[in-house]
Amino acid sequence: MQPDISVRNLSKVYAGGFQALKNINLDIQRGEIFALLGPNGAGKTTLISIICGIVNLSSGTVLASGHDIVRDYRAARSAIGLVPQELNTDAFETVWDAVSFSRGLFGKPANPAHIEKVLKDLSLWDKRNSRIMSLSGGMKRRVMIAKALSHEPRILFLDEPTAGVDVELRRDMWEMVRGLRANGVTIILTTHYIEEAEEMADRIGVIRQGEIILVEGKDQLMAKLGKKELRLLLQQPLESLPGELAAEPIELSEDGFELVYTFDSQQQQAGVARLLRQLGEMGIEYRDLQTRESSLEEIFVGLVHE
Ligand SMILES: Nc1ncnc2c1ncn2[C@@H]1O[C@H](COP(=O)(O)OP(=O)(O)OP(=O)(O)O)[C@@H](O)[C@H]1O
Repeated sequence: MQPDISVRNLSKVYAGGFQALKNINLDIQRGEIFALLGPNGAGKTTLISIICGIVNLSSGTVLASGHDIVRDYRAARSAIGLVPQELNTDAFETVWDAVSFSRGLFGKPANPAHIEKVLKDLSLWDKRNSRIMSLSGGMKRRVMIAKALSHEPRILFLDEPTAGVDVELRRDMWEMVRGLRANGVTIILTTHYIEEAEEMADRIGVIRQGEIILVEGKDQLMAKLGKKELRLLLQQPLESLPGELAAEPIELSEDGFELVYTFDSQQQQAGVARLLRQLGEMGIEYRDLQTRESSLEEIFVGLVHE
C-alpha cells in the first residue's frame, strides 16, 4: 500500500545558512497515529510546515496522498488539514462561518451537511452561532480542529494539540483524535507531553538536531528500550552488597534496606526468578517486592541525550 506521506532525502537550510533538517526519510501509513517527538528546536515544526507547503524545502521530495507537494501543490495541500499551535481565527466570526469559510479556501463547494457533521463530532454544534471570542480556550481549540477538517482532508497534522489545556480537556481531545482515526483520517501529532504519545501513538518518530534518529512502533519501542526495575524491601538491612551479587545489575540503597535490580523488559522473568532463588539460598529475606516499568519519557530522555 502506498503511504499517505512519503518523505525522501529531505533537507532544509534556512536563509541564514542554518540547517534545520538533514536528509529526512519517513513514510506514514494510512490511518495511523504517528507522534513526532523531539526537544525544542529539533525541527518538528519545520518538517510539518514543509509537508503543509508553508515553508519551502531545500532538497528532497515529499508526497502527500501521492501528490508531490511542490509540483502538485494544490492537490497535496487539499489532502491535508493543519491544526497549528496558535489560534489563528477571526474572533468576531461565528463558529459556523469560520468553519465554512475554511472549506471555501480550498476551492471546495459548500457542503453544509459535512460542516454539520464536523461540528457535531467535535461537540460544537450547540455553539455554531456563537462568536469565537465568546468560547472557552478548549472550545476555541476544537474550532481550530473543525476548520482543519472542513475540506475533508485525509491527513491531519496536530502541532502540540494539547499544549496548555487542562487534563480533562486533554483526555477529551485524545478521544476525539481516536474517533477521527476510526473514520480513516491519518494523524500526525507533535507533542511535548510524552504521556500523550504513550497514550495515543501507534508509531513514534524521534527527531534530534534535524535528524530522525528513530522510528518505531510504540509497543516495540517500549519493549526494546524499556527497562524494568524490581525493588526488594529487606527484613534486615545489609551492610554492603554481597559479593555473590556483585556481577548483577543490582544496587543496595544507602540505608541497606532495599535492593534494586534493573533488567531489560525483553529479558523478562528468567533473571528475576534466578535472583529470588539466589537470595533465598543466601538467607536474605524480604518483606515486600515491587516492580516498575520505565515510561516512554525515560526512554525518550535517554535517546535525545545520548
Ligand atoms: N525562519 C527561520 N530562519 C532560521 N532558522 C529557523 C527558522 N525557523 C526555525 N529555525 C531554526 O530551525 C530549528 C528548528 O526549528 P523548529 O521550529 O522546526 O523546531 P521544533 O522542533 O518545532 O521546536 P519546538 O519544539 O520548540 O517548537 C531551530 O534551531 C530554529 O531556530
